[in-house]
Amino acid sequence: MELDNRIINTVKSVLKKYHAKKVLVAVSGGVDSMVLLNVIGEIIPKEFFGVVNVDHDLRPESAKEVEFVQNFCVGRGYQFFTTKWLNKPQDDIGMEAAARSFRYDFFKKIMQDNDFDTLLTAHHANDLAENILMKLIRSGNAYEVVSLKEQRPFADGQIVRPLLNFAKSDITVFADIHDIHHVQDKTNFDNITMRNRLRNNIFPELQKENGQLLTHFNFFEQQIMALLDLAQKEFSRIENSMKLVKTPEKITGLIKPVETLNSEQQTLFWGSFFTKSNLGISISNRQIEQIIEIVTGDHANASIDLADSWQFIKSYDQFLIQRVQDQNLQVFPIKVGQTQIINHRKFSLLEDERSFTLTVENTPHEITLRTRRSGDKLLLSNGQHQKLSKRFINEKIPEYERDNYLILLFDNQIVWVEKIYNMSDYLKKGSKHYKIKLD
Ligand SMILES: Nc1ncnc2c1ncn2[C@@H]1O[C@H](COP(=O)(O)OP(=O)(O)OP(=O)(O)O)[C@@H](O)[C@H]1O
Repeated sequence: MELDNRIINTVKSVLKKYHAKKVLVAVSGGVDSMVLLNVIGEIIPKEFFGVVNVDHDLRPESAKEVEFVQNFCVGRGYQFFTTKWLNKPQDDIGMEAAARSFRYDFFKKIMQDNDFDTLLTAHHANDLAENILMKLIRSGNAYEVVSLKEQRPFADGQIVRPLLNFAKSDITVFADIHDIHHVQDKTNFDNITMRNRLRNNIFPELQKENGQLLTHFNFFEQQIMALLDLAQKEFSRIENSMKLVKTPEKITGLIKPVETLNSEQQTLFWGSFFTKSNLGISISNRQIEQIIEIVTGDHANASIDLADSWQFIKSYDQFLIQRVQDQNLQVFPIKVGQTQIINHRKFSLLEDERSFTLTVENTPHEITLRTRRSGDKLLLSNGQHQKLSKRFINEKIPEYERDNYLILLFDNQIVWVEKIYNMSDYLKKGSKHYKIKLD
């Protein structure tokens, strides 16, 4: 009885907390969503809610499951919306994500066409814990880890998940007590997906270590969310100082404001920066990881010893900057009064009285992320340039894929092209500012 009241009262208070007025319950027919539907049926008059279901048509039983949910709703006079997924992708890769995308598009359409302000899903504490562990395994990106929130904006309204604090076992006990009928998704027992492997093999073991595990995952998520919220305040301030320019193919901004953060904080900052959907450019997790590695790794705090690796010499009437790397001598001419960027270090030579000052700046000024443009050139370790289009050909990247390759630039110098080019392979790390006086 105690559990009964807890579940019913929680659903009531969550709906109240988020001012849900006309709700659409997403019901697959499984035990979780059938419990949620039963609770909603108890606490909300039927004019104020509807039921939505998607037949993904991926399993032979799916039509029967829709029928089950439909009969339940019709029997009680609930509004019921359903659709069948017809245009499925040809191969299995990404099927789950495509199914989810279709499902949520349909939910959105039904909400908008029928003025529902709140979509309810029956996600519970085990889903949340599985999600956290999955994201941790897949990307470790803190911004991804917190994807299952009790509430978030959706369509013109919101998604609310009233059962997020209850364990799956609580929900099944509730279903047993109230004799709530539901369908059994047999694929839940297949260990083909990582989610099922975690659910069936890993979590039962983890729970033996500590019975409070699910509460701890929930607590962890709330803390991360609060910390990210706090960080975001600082990050917004930094982004403002970056003077960002965004277009559909390009983002550019100053790097200096980010350097007020220490290196771990910078990693967090760039994670937040590139995870945002309003950047214009779409970036995957894998790409984010690589970009962060470049941005934070390349000009880490290690110092360069200019005298050791770079030399400034006067040869006849020419000034040269040269360095020896991998037993290769690289030589770059430089003119007085000129600034030259070599391997993303900025060299400028000034004459004052009878002496020269060579300034070497290692910290890039401006960062740009964009897609490719004709004429893009890559700097090679021998100081020569190679056309990006040539590199694409050498690497056998098909023509149609090339436009989607992300390119990172420091001060308009390409430093990274995903998968095929990384200038830091040619660089010694450094970020200090050196002034060399030459007589
Ligand atoms: N085919 C469906 N029709 C209607 N609602 C569904 C369907 N599948 C899932 N849902 C809703 O989503 C909730 C979570 O389901 P499930 O855990 O299977 O989805 P997921 O893919 O893991 O998560 P998400 O939907 O957030 O991506 C269910 O409890 C139910 O409320």
